[in-house]
Amino acid sequence: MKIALIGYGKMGHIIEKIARKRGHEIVSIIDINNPEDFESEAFKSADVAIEFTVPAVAVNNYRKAFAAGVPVVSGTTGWLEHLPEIKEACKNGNTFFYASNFSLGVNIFFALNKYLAGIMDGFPEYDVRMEEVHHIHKLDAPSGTAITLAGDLIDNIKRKTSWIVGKEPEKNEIGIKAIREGEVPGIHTVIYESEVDSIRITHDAKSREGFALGAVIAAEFTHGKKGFLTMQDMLKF
Ligand SMILES: NC(=O)C1=CN([C@@H]2O[C@H](COP(=O)(O)OP(=O)(O)OC[C@H]3O[C@@H](n4cnc5c(N)ncnc54)[C@H](OP(=O)(O)O)[C@@H]3O)[C@@H](O)[C@H]2O)C=CC1
Ligand SMILES: O=C(O)C1=N[C@H](C(=O)O)C[C@H](O)C1
Repeated sequence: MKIALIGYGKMGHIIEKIARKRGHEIVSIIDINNPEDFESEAFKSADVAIEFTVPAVAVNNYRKAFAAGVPVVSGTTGWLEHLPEIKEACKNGNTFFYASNFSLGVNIFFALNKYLAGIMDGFPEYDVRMEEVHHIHKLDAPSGTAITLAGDLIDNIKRKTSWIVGKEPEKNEIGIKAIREGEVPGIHTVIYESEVDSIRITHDAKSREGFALGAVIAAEFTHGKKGFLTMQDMLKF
């Protein structure tokens, strides 16, 4: 498969290595220094573009890739207020795959979180809160993964209707603590606490390899498909 990379930072470099190992050809690499490359024949020849940049530029990158007729797989977080526009574009012939986290382990963790939340809905003596820890370079807080986890808690626990980051939560809110330290690839914890005990579930990424492998597998899945795609379309659980 012919792959274009949009964003050649920490994730872009690992994705390049994994994609080549899986036999794919990297036909174009777009980074902050060559933004015009979207119009090049090399970029237009890509079967799929994999986008990992920064929140402020991601949506514009999607628009430019769509204009070039190239499907996009993106893991950039912090742009979700524009999701309705991107979903609309996918009804008009474009293809877009988004995941706040591409790793298999985190997607298993998402399933576990939903299951546990369904049980805890019946036990109001437990309050629920979350913590996420990431490296000091991360621009957005809370993480995209934390937002997905919080959304699934809200969908399954009736006494919780919204989340809040970095502030004392009201009774109906899920408090999220976002910690930035060192070079941590990503740790997410959901904590239930009663007067007598606590229950914690944690996903701890050992490196970025799992995110990058998941993104390349998502690109393979996206090839030849149309519309708006997510991990739920790809994983059969
Ligand atoms: N969904 C998932 O599974 C995962 C998502 N992420 C998310 O992916 C994003 C990228 O992460 P990461 O690779 O670690 O971040 P990096 O900061 O290492 O990489 C981002 C890259 O994008 C480049 N860039 C900035 N502006 C543009 C532009 N206009 N066009 C093209 N490239 C641009 C940056 O260049 P420069 O450095 O010169 O500014 C940099 O090389 C983040 O939003 C992060 O939260 C990360 C890991 C997993
Ligand atoms: O910025 C990161 O590094 C990560 N971002 C994603 C997020 O915001 O959830 C995924 C992963 O946690 C790493």
